[in-house]
Amino acid sequence: MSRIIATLQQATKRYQSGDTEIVALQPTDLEVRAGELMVIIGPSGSGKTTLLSLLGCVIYPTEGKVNIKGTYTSELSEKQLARLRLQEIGFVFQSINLIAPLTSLENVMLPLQLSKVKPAEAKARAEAALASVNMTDRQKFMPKELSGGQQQRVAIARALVTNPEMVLCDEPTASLDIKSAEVIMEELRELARQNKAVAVVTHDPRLESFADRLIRVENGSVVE
Ligand SMILES: Nc1ncnc2c1ncn2[C@@H]1O[C@H](COP(=O)(O)OP(=O)(O)OP(=O)(O)O)[C@@H](O)[C@H]1O
Repeated sequence: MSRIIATLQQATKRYQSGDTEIVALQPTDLEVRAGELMVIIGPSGSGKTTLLSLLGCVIYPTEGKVNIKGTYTSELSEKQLARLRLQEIGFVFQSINLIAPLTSLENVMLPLQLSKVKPAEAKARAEAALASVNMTDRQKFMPKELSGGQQQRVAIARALVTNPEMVLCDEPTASLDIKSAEVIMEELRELARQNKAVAVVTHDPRLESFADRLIRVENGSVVE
């Protein structure tokens, strides 16, 4: 069996909105393993992003635990958590878009600069990450000069450049035609083949066929 990268143990997420309590995620047990492309599907509002955000330590569970590589996140300080997110987890989230006034290369270099990697090394690693998603010829382009699919490939390169163990993607193929979506999914599958844990949230049932493991979320409950 491959290595476990992340575990949810009875992880629950509830929100209070005025008098109403919303259970975004019912108590959930889940293991995310290296070498696996996990596709998470389900209707709008079912709790997919909540599940992914818990795995990415972007939000905290109301109850239950999140464990990343053997460490319970509840035992880490804010600073240690920030480092964990930066170094162990790559994010391709719709809400975390490319930075408009920076070129593709500069966008991909950013996580390394935040990690205090020396500029020459950061540049070399960012170039290699862009090459791995076939974007070498667009290094100097600004985000607005790229197609939607190309922007997502730069976002994937940025998620990969720190060599994280886990890559989390929220609707990485939204707004792409099926051909471009398939290219992105092939790239994510290739990442899993390189022994990374990859989790992808999508509405799109056409992408189910790429999954090594398919998770359905309905009404805040995970149905495997
Ligand atoms: N910050 C918040 N405050 C209150 N409720 C929230 C918050 N975030 C999410 N929710 C609620 O939790 C539920 C699950 O939301 P979530 O974003 O996880 O769904 P989703 O399956 O990703 O939906 P979509 O496919 O539309 O993005 C929804 O009912 C949503 O309204």
